[in-house]
Amino acid sequence: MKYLSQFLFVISTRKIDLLLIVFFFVVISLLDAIGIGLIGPFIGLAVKPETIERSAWLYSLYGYLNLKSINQFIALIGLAIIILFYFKSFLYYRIQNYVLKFCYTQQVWLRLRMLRTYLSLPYTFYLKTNSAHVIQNIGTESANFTYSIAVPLLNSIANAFVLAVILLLMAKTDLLATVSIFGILLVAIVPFHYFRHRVALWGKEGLEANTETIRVVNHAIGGLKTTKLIGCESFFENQLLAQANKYSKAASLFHSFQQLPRIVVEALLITFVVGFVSLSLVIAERSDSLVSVLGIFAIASVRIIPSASQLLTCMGVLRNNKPTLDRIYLDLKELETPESLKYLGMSRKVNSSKTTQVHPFTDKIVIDELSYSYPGAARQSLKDVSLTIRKGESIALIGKSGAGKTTLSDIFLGLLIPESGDIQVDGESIYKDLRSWQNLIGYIPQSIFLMDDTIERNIAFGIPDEQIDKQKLDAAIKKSQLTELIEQLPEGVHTFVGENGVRLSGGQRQRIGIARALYYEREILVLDEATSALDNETESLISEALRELGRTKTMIVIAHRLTTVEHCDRVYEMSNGQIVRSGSYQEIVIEGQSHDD
Ligand SMILES: Nc1ncnc2c1ncn2[C@@H]1O[C@H](COP(=O)(O)OP(=O)(O)OP(=O)(O)O)[C@@H](O)[C@H]1O
Repeated sequence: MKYLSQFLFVISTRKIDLLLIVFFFVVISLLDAIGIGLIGPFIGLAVKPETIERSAWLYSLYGYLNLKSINQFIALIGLAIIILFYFKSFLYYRIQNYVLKFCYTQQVWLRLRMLRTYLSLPYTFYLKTNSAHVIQNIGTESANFTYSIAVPLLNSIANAFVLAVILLLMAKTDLLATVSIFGILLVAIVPFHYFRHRVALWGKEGLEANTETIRVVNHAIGGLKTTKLIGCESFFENQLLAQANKYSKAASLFHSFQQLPRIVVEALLITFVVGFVSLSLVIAERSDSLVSVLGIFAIASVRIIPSASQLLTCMGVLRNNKPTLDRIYLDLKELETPESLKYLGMSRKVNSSKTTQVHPFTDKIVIDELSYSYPGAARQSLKDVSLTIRKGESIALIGKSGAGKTTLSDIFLGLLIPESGDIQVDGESIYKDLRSWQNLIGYIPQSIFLMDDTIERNIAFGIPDEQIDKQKLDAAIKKSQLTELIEQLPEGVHTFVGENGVRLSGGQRQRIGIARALYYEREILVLDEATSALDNETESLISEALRELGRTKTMIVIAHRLTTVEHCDRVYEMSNGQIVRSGSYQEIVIEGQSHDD
């Protein structure tokens, strides 16, 4: 029941549609039965044509058709069976198609719903969650949900229904035999019930091993240069081997287990039939009543064995994939916000209206006594930080590593929410409408994230091709000193940069980051200056780009090289999460250095 309620929560459809799908599954099972069921009687009829007289309606149909011989009539029945069979096959295919389409559409919505949810989460979620978890959930677990949960669950419901109907019909003919078959099915369930925890454990182990595998691959390939240089390939290979072995053990145990239902049900039925016949002969010495009982078992083997073993197999699959359902359910239940649920309107395209509102900014930004501690951290990373930035000013944050510069900028960007204190823009708190505050800011991180796509798409990040404004693009390229580079490339702005920009130098990547911030024409720019050393020419190109920007934009520069902050109006020096000094470049950097000397 809990399984079903979790399933209904995850699936994005009306309950009535689900009932329809279950109904279709029932039709499929019945059509299956018809397909097999028709051949036996037809062959019986062909071998013993005289049996036709036993069926009143067949015999009168024969008379009505006025055919030359009974064989002709049987051939005609054969033709009808062929037509019926083709019709059944067609219907079977169409229904299967519909059902699978339904299930795979669920996968589409689930993927979108999960991505929405993960994207809407606060940045702190990603400080404690490995991206392998998210990648796996959206990539493979949503697919798993379709073919290892949705399809088997609906299939089980339908098969349970079909079984119940067949057993009820059989009960009318022979109650004792039906009760016996029912008993056999119950006995068959016992081992599966007994092993249920182990089956779930195999599923959990498999799931965890897959997450770990993605993590290992991320580490090995993500740090490829380091991996190759240090020569620690075998370290990652061994890690992967351990996880792959864990998965293969769990999967092979489960897949062997999956074969059991058919074997167990078959073995029990055979034991019962042979035992029943033998005992009847030995004890009761009668064989007359055996015929009807055996007839019942013939039906049982044709229809009940497939249904029962399918039901048991599906139940095993469902149990094995319970960890997948738990994981998806818990993430959606805990993390989903009203915001991320908005998609349920189910339009084909996701609208991007939320990015249009912009906070007005005409005067100043006041950072007022901000304090922050990371979740689980023993000490504060920021303590009562206050500063004011006027529109059009450029300020620099300097200080030793770990001083709190990135933390302050992450709060400024609205990625981290402070414990206490506030940021006000023109007298109004940014927390009243964080999104529209963020729409004011362009961010140029230390390590620019580049998609494995063209330069153009990387600059106009997140904008569909047809909506890219070429004029803005050209202006951004020019201001970020990228014109020369792009002119040299045979495919110009349409050149692919490679995964994370491997085909570009560090300085070129940084300038693409600047161009991206410029393309969006944001009022305020936050620049986390690259720590890696750039050659003099690149550095001067970037400094030039920044100086150019400083003339028109409000800028916050997190500086690792003091030369780049020369053009800033004020410099703030941070230490241990506090601002310890502030003043002009001259006062803080030049005079500060001479004091140090
Ligand atoms: N996710 C985190 N969890 C716990 N503590 C953190 C986390 N991120 C940073 N810190 C701690 O917060 C303090 C400030 O770090 P921050 O990254 O803001 O420094 P920084 O001045 O930007 O350093 P750098 O110049 O090296 O980037 C440090 O003591 C750091 O250890």
